[in-house]
Amino acid sequence: MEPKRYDAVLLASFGGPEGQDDVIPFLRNVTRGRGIPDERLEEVATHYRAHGGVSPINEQNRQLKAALEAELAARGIELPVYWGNRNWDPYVPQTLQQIHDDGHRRVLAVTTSAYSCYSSCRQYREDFGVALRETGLEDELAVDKLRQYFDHPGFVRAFLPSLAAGLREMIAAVGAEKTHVFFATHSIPNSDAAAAGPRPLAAQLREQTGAEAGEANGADVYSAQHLAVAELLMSMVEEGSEVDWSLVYQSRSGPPSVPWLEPDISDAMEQRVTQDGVEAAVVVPLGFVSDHMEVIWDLDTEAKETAEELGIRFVRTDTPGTHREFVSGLVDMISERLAQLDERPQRAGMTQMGPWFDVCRPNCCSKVMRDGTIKPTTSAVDADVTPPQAL
Ligand SMILES: CC1=C(CCC(=O)O)c2cc3nc(cc4[nH]c(cc5[nH]c(cc1n2)c(C)c5CCC(=O)O)c(CCC(=O)O)c4C)C(CCC(=O)O)=C3C
Ligand SMILES: [Fe+2]
Repeated sequence: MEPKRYDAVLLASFGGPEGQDDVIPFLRNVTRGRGIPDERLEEVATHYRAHGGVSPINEQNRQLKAALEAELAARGIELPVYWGNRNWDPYVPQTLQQIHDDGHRRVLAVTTSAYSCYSSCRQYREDFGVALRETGLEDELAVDKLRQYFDHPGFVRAFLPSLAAGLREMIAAVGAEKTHVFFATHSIPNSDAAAAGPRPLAAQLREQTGAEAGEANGADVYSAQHLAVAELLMSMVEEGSEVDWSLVYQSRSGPPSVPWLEPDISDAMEQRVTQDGVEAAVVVPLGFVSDHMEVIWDLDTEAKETAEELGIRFVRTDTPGTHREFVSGLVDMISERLAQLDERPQRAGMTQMGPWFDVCRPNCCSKVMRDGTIKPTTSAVDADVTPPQAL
């Protein structure tokens, strides 16, 4: 990747509703063209309704933006930070327009997603590609993306303090043998898991595990990244070696006929309790960057209720949020991208799966839309929106 003198940072996120009237329009934005059944929308709407129609995600992103600005300033890096979402105001296209109007031309995007799959990586690249087409800024604005940072020390370490505290609490209460750590992440369709990341690596994982995506954790890039980070975290906490753990999934949607990654967290909890005599659950929201609706509803409400029904103890540990090490890690990765190639520090990555690619490989997380088209993207070797490098 050529070094660029980036002149703006774009914090790109999912977006969420800010009041009851926003809930349905937001859900329509999220699911446009993707065949999520109406009953599922109604069901998901109740999660937002129960919180006044407000997702906490926007406020969390305002705080992350402020924290990034403060850390950049503290290091003397003069880069303005803008914020744009996929599904709610401020939308990515209007933010890119603003960035351009303000005179900037080279944008480095930081997304609120750590792992590799369509929803968390390529869909952001499409957001940028489509926005550049829509605004007519294709030849004016370069939009690159910070790498997926699942195993960057800043992201990993942000999970540690509350994981250690949760483990200590549960071990004190029921003993290590009866404690289980559930590393929870968003389920995705098996087909998305199969397409995640570079194709050669996906093929290698299928070979190594002798399984197809969805048949076993670790058989696809998405679950393999999560497994690697979960294993690392358990090795980093003192109590880790005494306690059993597993990778589980949440927030499945789409028609039941389409297979998604399993096991679901509630099924997994029930199984551990009935088969292994587990009496305490430490739930780590490993796939998420902040305490948004997927965390406060699917874990703090639903999974907690399951634990109550099963009669076991439950603790949910922290997301990175604006944890100091997380923010500082993001700025480390930004400054790497600003450095000239020969002055670039060693890129940090704590597992065999990383450090991830600064620029996505060919066909990374590929997705053909239902109408047979492929959306324009940026930030990949095969991106079709590639403004001149020599800016
Ligand atoms: C991998 C992944 C992440 C983690 C990485 C990342 O963080 O990016 C994530 C995060 C999030 N998902 C979120 C919300 C939703 N996700 C949905 C639907 C879907 N997610 C998917 C995947 C992911 N999603 C997929 C494959 C679908 C179905 C197809 C589709 O429609 O793309 C739906 C539709 C209704 C439903 O079916 O649940 C909603 C409302 C919010 C906002 C929460 C808030 O408002 O606080 C956040 C941060
Ligand atoms: Fe990707």
